[in-house]
Amino acid sequence: MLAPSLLLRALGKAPPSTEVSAPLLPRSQAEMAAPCALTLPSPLSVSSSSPRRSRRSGVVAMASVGQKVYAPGVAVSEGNGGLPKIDIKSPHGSEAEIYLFGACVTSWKVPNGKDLLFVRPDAVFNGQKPISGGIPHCFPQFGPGPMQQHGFARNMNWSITDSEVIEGDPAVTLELKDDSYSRSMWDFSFQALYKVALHSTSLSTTLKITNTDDKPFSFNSALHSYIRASISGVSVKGLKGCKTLNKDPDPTNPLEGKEEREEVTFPGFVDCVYLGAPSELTLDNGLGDKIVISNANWSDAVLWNPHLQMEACYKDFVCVENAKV
Ligand SMILES: O=P(O)(O)OC[C@H]1O[C@@H](O)[C@H](O)[C@@H](O)[C@@H]1O
Repeated sequence: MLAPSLLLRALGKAPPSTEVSAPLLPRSQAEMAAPCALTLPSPLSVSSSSPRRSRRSGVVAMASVGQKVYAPGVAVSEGNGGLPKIDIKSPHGSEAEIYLFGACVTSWKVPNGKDLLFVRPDAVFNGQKPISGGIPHCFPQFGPGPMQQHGFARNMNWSITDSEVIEGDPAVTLELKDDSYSRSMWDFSFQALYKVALHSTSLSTTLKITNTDDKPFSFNSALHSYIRASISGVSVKGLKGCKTLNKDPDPTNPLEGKEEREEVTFPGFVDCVYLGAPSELTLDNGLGDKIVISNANWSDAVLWNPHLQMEACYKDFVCVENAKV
């Protein structure tokens, strides 16, 4: 049994904080669950250089799209490229967007209006290529391998199976099942359930993979989180002592090593897997926020910044990924 989880918490200059957590909880050899939560414990005290967003009053009314009725605070709208997206809004002022294509959380705004996630300017929303930004899934493969890079889950349409209200705040559950497309790459029957819940001060997600096949399978997975940042000011604390697989310079032949630094910075290209990542990392995004990433059950972490390989945007984000590689 595994019990992986992740927690990111962003602290502004004032008392504010934001938390993200993502546990991965395998239930049996054939079933695994992975929760993730973003939490802002004190929305009123979050500081930001951007102007405060006007507060929404009360709970969003019951939304209905086609035959479907969603819980208060949950709505479906047309996003970029005409792709459907779920908008969830907390009556306490935070909000998030999730595209059904890839079950990708592309935006999470804290009550002061600041979006802590980043979508690359070269991201396409055409339902053909994965969305490059937010929190894409890597499943059932992380990185290159026998199937497409980072697996197919980020490249398929998920569906909404549930919406609910938890302690006044909205939550939705998305589902992905095998089809002929996934079977062409990975010949197994599975169900993935991904629950995203927005609380007064948090966004949480839970990923549960169930083997619905009559034969066992193994897989690896990651939440490929793009965090908005100013790269020259970014540092990640907590990885000292971890075994590293450095994919620079040769991603096909990673160099084994050990992280010796208290704070990992990003002066150039970084693409490194950290095995046995600790239960908590602290990310300074260089924009005045400290993001604490607490991890229980995701056993690994990945740091990635493409530097000049993506000259147009590398300064504006860092990927701190929770993974089981
Ligand atoms: O461009 P993609 O497929 O989203 O992948 C981006 C990066 O994702 C990271 O997780 C990998 O460690 C990198 O090797 C990879 O380049």
